[in-house]
Amino acid sequence: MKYLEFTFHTRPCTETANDVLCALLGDAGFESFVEQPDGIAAYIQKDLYDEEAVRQAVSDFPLADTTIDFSYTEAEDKDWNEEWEKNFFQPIVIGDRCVIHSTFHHDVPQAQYDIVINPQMAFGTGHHETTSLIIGELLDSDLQGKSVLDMGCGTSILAILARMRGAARCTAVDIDDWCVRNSLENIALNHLDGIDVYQGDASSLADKGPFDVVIANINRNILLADMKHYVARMNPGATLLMSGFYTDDIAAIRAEAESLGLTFIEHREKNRWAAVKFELFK
Ligand SMILES: C[S@@+](CC[C@H](N)C(=O)[O-])C[C@H]1O[C@@H](n2cnc3c(N)ncnc32)[C@H](O)[C@@H]1O
Repeated sequence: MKYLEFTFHTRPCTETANDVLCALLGDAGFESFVEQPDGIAAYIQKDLYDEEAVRQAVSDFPLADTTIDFSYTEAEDKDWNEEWEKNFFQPIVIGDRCVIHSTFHHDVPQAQYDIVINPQMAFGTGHHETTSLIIGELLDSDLQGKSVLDMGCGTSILAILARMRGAARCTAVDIDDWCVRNSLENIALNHLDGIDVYQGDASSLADKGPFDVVIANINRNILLADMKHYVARMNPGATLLMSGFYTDDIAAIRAEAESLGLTFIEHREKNRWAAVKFELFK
């Protein structure tokens, strides 16, 4: 498989600028990102490279004061599975009880919940703070017999863990058809049944649920716009777990949740990323 290796220079080179750029490049088909002192290196399969999509991501960059330039070379042929393993995706243990690794890892630590993810281009290996914060919440929650919605499921890592933790049924939804395909692959890799996967956004939820637990790790603006649709599909007493935003955004997320009748339970944070938990009291 031929890959292109891109170097993006962000000025000023801030963590936020690089995070936003990675998200945009992920949408444009890039698979792996490596932080550099003055930006990021990113990789894309040669066949998937769409020059217009990359130029668009750079010219429409949402942070007004940031400028970006890029260059690329054809990456030398190598065993990319081995390369990902060495450089990008190492097995990760979260909360002492959950290990996430891929099929190409040989040396995997033991843990109570062993999740196999072949991430390809979908988000969700447990390495991002938002995923690991929600995993921590799920490890501390009683999911036995519960119906769970994983909105913005990516790889479906969260639905997979919820099902392993005793959820009776999980529904995983993502707007991106690539994530739907990748979710089905990951669910099969973990030999699980009871997880239904759909492509769609909040407007597709009307005929799904109701749910005892709703998880949504997406981003601030989508959560603020779509939270009412999640709440409409929650059972009395249900829990809503959300992430994908910074601690600075907790107040806005909380105000919207409380206006919809939810009660704030707690928040967790890691490197300025936040996760929040609300309940819909009976
Ligand atoms: C930050 S990733 C989270 C992936 C995974 N749940 C995790 O925690 O690692 C957000 C996911 O939400 C999906 N997404 C973006 N907008 C969405 C929307 N309006 N409705 C549903 N999914 C959406 C993206 O395709 C992406 O897979």
